[in-house]
Amino acid sequence: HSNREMWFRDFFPANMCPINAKADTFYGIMFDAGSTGTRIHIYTFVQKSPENLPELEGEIFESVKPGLSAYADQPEKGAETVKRLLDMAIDAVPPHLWKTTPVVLKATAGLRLLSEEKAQALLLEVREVFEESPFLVPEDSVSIMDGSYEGILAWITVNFLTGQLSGQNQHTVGTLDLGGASTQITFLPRFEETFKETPGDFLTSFEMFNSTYKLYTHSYLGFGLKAARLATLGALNMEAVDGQMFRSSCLPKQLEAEWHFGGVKYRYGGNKEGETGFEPCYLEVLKVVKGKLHQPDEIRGSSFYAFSYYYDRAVDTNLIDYEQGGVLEVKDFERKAKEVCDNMERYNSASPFLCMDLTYITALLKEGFGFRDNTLLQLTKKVNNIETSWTLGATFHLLQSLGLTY
Ligand SMILES: Nc1nc2c(ncn2[C@@H]2O[C@H](COP(=O)(O)OP(=O)(O)O)[C@@H](O)[C@H]2O)c(=O)[nH]1
Ligand SMILES: [Ca+2]
Repeated sequence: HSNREMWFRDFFPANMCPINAKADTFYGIMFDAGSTGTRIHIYTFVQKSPENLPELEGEIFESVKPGLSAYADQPEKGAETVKRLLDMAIDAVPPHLWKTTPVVLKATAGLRLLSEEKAQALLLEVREVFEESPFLVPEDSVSIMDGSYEGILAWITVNFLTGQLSGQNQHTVGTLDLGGASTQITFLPRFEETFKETPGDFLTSFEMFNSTYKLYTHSYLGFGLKAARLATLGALNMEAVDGQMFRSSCLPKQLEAEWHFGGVKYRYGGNKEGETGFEPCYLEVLKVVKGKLHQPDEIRGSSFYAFSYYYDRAVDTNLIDYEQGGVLEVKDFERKAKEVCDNMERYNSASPFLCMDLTYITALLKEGFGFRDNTLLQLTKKVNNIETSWTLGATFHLLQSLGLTY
């Protein structure tokens, strides 16, 4: 293999490599246009010498809310939020490297749910912002990412950061991402049975770091945490929601409020007269997930890395520490859901959706994917100070395709 194909091989912990005085730094800028927010990840790499391959040195991260899809009818205003984040990169990247630093934006489920016309208008405005910047704008620099890549690239990120893609003994870990509008599950099947039982479009071969991985991955559109709230309320994909009140047993009895998502306003409230609490809520949420997801047998006994809203809701309910993360069992989410749903007055100061969110997470894991009560979930926000996001995997892929490293 040529050196060029191997550049990524030594991306590993800096302390394992000799310090080289002729350190050469380069950058990659990746935007995540998610359904609930837009984020910039500016990655720094160091090429210590021509013989040594570059190492990931660090990340600068910033985010804004709401996401691009909230600007469905004001694409210029949406692009303005991207511009403000890109201005950070102007400060972070030394001027002499601007024109060799690639900038890419990939949109996920928020834009997938918009009409083609509105989504393209947003992407066009963002593309103009990029063209006006001093950075390298590759072809297809602004696009909606395919859901299967979202899962694969997050899997690459987590397994790279945990050191599973290097060396001989690779014990890769599966990943669970719960976004606002979609959710992904990805793992490397170990059993031949899994390949036989799995629908073809759930299996994707992916080449990275000189290996080919045949991964199980799927992105479920409409099964993100916020989309699931709407589905539970019966408001998902409704044409006209104006003025209509959506009620649920998962919400505080007396609650009546408004909520904006994907540029639409929803009115929602508690079951004033009817039941509330975990039992009726679980039944409501079950209708959203039961029988809707593929359940690979193989995952029942294995542990997974979980991030995004799995992490956020575990933090909100003190199941894990915000900085440290932690290891949970699926049944910990269920226990917490019961505690919150059956004492909604006590948790009123937190989000009114806390009961619904925890119940949904429980149902998604158990009845959706088919995990066991005692399945271990490693909740992680950062590994070695790098965000666990598909954006790092996407940046490796980008640099590789541009041959930017030599
Ligand atoms: N760990 C981590 N979580 C992130 C990052 N960016 C967004 N998230 C989480 O992703 C969730 C929101 O999902 P979002 O990307 O907006 O929706 P999607 O389009 O459906 O994927 C929230 O829980 C965020 O905290 C990141 O860089 N690192
Ligand atoms: Ca996301």
